[in-house]
Amino acid sequence: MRDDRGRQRVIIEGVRPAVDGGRFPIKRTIGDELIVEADVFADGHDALAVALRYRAESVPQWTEIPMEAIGNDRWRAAFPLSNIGQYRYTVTGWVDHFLTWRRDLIKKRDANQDLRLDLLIGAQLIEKAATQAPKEVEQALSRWVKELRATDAPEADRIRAALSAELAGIMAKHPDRAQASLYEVEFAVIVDREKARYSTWYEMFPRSCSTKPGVHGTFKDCEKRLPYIASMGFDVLYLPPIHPIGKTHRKGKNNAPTSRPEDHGSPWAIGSPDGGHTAIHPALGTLKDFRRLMERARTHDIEIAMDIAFQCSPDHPYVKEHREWFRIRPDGTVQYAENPPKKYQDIFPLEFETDQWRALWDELKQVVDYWIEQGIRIFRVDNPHTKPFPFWEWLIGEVKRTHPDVVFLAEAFTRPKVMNRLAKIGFSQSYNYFPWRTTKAELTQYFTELTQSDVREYLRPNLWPNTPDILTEQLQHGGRPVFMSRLVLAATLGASYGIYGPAYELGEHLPREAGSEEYADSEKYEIKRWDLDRPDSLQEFIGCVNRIRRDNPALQRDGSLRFHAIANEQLLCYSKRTADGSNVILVVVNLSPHHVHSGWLELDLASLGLDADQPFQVEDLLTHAHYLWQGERNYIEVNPHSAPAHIFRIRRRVRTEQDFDYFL
Ligand SMILES: O=P(O)(O)O[C@H]1O[C@H](CO)[C@@H](O[C@H]2O[C@H](CO)[C@@H](O)[C@H](O)[C@H]2O)[C@H](O)[C@H]1O
Repeated sequence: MRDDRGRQRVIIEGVRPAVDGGRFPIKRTIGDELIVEADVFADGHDALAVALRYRAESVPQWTEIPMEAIGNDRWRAAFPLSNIGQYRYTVTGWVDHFLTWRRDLIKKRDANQDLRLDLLIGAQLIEKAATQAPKEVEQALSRWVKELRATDAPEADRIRAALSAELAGIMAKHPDRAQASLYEVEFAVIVDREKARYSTWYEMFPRSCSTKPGVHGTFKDCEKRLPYIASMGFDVLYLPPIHPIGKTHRKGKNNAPTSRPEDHGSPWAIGSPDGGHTAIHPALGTLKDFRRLMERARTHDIEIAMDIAFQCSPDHPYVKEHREWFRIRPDGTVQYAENPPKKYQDIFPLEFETDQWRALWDELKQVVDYWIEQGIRIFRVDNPHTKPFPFWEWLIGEVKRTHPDVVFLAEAFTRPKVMNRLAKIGFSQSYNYFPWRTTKAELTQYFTELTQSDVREYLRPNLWPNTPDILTEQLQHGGRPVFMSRLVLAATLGASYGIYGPAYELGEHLPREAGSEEYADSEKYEIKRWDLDRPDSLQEFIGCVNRIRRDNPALQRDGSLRFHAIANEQLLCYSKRTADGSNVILVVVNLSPHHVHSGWLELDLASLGLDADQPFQVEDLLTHAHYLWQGERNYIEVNPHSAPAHIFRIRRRVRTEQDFDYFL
């Protein structure tokens, strides 16, 4: 043990929040307050002072704020996260001899004990502090030393001086911290912009945006689609890769391993003689057109998210120019990509174990930098789990160092630990198992885990009821009620969610074959023409749900999610509320697409901020119906054929001085 450690009596442990003991940063968004807690104690009974230290990454000086004892040797303090970027925090604590002395002096005075010696001990403590304090403080403290030592003055006056709040205040500001303990880990928090936490995504294939049948859509056609997307309340428009598509091993209709000359291929088969990851598919338009689309989207409060798929069609320029970045088999051919059991014969994976890995990393970062230069700030990353973790940790860290506003969504449908690690190393949002969690037990268990365990500190789920790769069995068979209920679940369980449209709002539900989750005649391999004006479109319903999300801040975070009991396996009930309780939302979803279900809710009133004896009003934000409820038990009925869910806003009764009630 180092000499100076032997006299450090304060123990600090259990600092929270932390991920893996501080190995990874936690995540928050701008404007949040970070509440930090720690167990801090020492041997014996001495009084302690504990401080939270924090600083923005770019600022070398620490700011300190006192932590408050909240019982059982646990301490708490909070600091504001006013800028995006990274902050650091840690905890320090020391034995406060003056505070100990003062506390004991009060006890001894109350027990009528002799205090003469204690007053002299106090004077000594103050004297020592004075020698270490600035000149003006030293003078003030010296006056107190004199007063405490004035043995000829009445004892009551000396005690009053010793216990004066002013003296306590000055001593607290100038403590003796020579033996302070400092927690050895500096924790980090990534502060993102709000979009990283609360976002509403719409995925769309630009090549299907033309209104003319069979004609390849362009960015200009996408522009015309923007008002439609905005009418549904989406704020992120995610486009599958927009780069040139290879011809070698191009896939045909329905994932056929061979194509016909008229087939357009999968957009994820990136690269052709027209260029690679920084080029644009000539049929979509030019870079100028793309930049214009981004600008136009912004006028609708929509941001364009770009797909980053680090893989190459056999025709990608890298394949010729950098053979060393691919795994060459003994016969001289390159191994195509797989995500078993899926086979991607039209793409080559990059070989990260190459001796030239550094050059490969730099090149891939340049791709991201290039699109950032063009104005992109949101990336949906394809299959990140098939590339090494150190690569992503480096890439995201480097990007966010200069562009802390960039958001990365990890598209990794894989094992939980792998998905969690990707979130820990920097991905701002993560796809997850929501599409396959369908029963009440599954949804309750999964979302309790995501929002109430340590996972919440680093993984922000983004919920997708469908994607071009995922047409779940439930969507195939449940009809319109399931499309509506899954949308409500995604939009209210998740602060971030997305749909692949127009397939979703138009209720596209036919699989390629029985037992498959692939769409029949999937848009991944061909151009589609969607009839957006169909009367059965969910456009309006989706717009309404997204408006509810926008108007109710409770739905813009995940941490407050609570499930409420109801004795019916087909009814799921949960709530979310803002920290100050001013906005409380209660959702009841009928999970059955076929039957009306009813039951008695057993509300956890405390989690809703309600008293058992006070009536409260619930307003269904989907239908605007109002009900007056009281207590835990309230009857509910949900008809999947009209609306398979209620999204209630809870309003508490407020009584004015004139005894007039209203609901807030
Ligand atoms: O492997 P995942 O299920 O996570 O899917 C993602 O990555 C796939 C590979 O990029 C991508 O697959 C599509 O593109 C491939 C390359 O062109 C093609 O072979 C596949 O048939 C096609 O589905 C998938 O869309 C993406 O979400």
